[in-house]
Amino acid sequence: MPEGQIVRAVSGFYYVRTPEGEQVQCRARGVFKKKNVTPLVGDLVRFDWTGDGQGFITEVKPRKTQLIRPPIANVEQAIVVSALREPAIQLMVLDRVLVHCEKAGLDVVICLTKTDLVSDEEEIVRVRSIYETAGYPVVATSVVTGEGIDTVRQYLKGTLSVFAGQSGVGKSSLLNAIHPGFQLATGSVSSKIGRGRHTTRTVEILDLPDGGQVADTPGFSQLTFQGMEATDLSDCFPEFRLRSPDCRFRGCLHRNEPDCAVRSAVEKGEVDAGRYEHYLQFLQEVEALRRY
Ligand SMILES: Nc1nc2c(ncn2[C@@H]2O[C@H](COP(=O)(O)OP(=O)(O)OP(=O)(O)O)[C@@H](O)[C@H]2O)c(=O)[nH]1
Ligand SMILES: [Zn+2]
Repeated sequence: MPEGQIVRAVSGFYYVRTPEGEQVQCRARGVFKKKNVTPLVGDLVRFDWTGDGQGFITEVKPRKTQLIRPPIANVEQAIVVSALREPAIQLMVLDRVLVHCEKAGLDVVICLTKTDLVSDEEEIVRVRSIYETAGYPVVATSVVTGEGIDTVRQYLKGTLSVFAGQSGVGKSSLLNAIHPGFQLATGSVSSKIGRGRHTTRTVEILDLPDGGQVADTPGFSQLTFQGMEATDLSDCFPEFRLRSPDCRFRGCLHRNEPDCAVRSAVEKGEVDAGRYEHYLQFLQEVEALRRY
């Protein structure tokens, strides 16, 4: 039975690409509804041909990862995009996106965009150092000067990546710079905020000339901590995860507990105080959600 990857989904149709590069317009059999499985973009599937470039999906292979919003399966890496200017960088928002990527089990690369708008080089160094110290690769980019574009291209090779980040930070512009063939629509921040929605809407998997794939998505819209446990949250900070085995208590939340390795690292300046502050705020949100 033929196999392929769902590269696009539009109103009940799944576009399945075969290893030979053929695209088949498929529907899903009713059996999926009964099993409570909805095929997702990114799924590897088996299908039956019904002729004329059409078919039926009969089986969805087990997923490596699954994101809810955007709905996509088997993403391995998130390129977390944050603009340095327009909109001004907001580290709390960046940390929130990072938590969601960690929770989903994705590898992360942080991309700081619009360096051409920053005159203070020190600022870029400072932000870069916060996140490199936390354990993330960081790339500073500009589609105006071309800085960092090739580095991002290297990270995309051989894997399925998703671009995450707020509206207007330059995700589509970056993708166009990486591969001009994409010709994705971009827009000004003000006009998009005015309309109150994103330019990019459907989820679609795009092939890169160098062998990787990227998912062009409407972005990570829902960033609450619904369904998360307090201990999950601390595991979503890699620099905490690394140190928590040295805390006196199992399941230490790194708040008031004695002999906490994370707090002691914050005091020594080995863990960024800002990240720790954001963690405490997220922890309050997690606990408030669990009270209801
Ligand atoms: N100066 C400068 N402007 C940029 C850069 N990258 C993107 N922009 C501008 O920022 C605005 C938003 O860029 P987009 O690529 O549409 O942002 P996006 O993240 O895809 O936005 P959504 O589709 O809403 O999620 C556009 O006006 C771009 O021209 C950059 O490196 N330098
Ligand atoms: Zn601790």
